[in-house]
Amino acid sequence: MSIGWFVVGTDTGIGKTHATCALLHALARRHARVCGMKPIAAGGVQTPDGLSNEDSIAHRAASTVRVRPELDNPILLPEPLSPHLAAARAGTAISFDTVLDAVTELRTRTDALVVEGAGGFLVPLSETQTGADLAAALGLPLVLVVGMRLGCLNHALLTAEAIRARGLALAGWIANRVDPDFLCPEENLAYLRTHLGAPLWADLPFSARPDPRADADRFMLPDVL
Ligand SMILES: Nc1ncnc2c1ncn2[C@@H]1O[C@H](COP(=O)(O)OP(=O)(O)OP(=O)(O)O)[C@@H](O)[C@H]1O
Ligand SMILES: C[C@H](N)[C@H](N)CCCCCC(=O)O
Ligand SMILES: [Mg+2]
Repeated sequence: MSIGWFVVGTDTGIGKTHATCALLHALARRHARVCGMKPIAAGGVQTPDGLSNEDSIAHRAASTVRVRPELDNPILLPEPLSPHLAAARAGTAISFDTVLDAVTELRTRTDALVVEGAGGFLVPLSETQTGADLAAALGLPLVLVVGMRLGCLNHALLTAEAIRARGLALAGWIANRVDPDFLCPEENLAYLRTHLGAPLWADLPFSARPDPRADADRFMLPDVL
């Protein structure tokens, strides 16, 4: 059974995928079989193998094991929308059992598994379920990626509160400097270090071409991992 985490973000478009891939490269320095997973993806691109999701393509490039797409991306919805809308427009419903079965099998095939959620923590998956319900069903400790930009303090603290309100564990957080014009970044980072109540796993710099392999150097993972 692998160790594993569920990666959540302060929002969509804040670089969860880059942070997930950098974490995968960092874990690959300690573990042989490391794999990324996007259980629910909304938005696909045509590839020679058919429809694929760009997050999954990035995860596969940062993973040390290759599994079939039904395992590392069991639910792929074509349109880049909130998953509840993408599912409805595809005439389907998101099945937690499908995701849980894939995670269970992946955990037997890997030493470290990193699962990237869609959007932010409370992203709707149906009229009645959200990403928080999926996180609770998976039961994995959470890693919060904070897109460092104005507004992130509120978003990060709200997300941490929502995680803890469900009895889930926030194992660590990753600062991702997505805005090169963000004023007082060090002071904002310092505030979150003091108030988020979880260890900072990495501080990832802004880059016009983010390189997850290079950013693996920036991780300060607990020794137990
Ligand atoms: N450190 C960084 N510096 C500069 N740009 C970055 C950085 N990290 C991510 N980006 C860019 O930010 C954009 C948004 O990232 P992306 O869409 O992958 O976010 P996400 O949180 O994974 O979203 P989703 O909810 O769709 O999974 C991408 O174009 C990505 O290349
Ligand atoms: C399509 C996008 N890239 C993400 N996968 C899904 C983001 C959904 C956000 C929904 C919302 O919170 O308003
Ligand atoms: Mg992503």
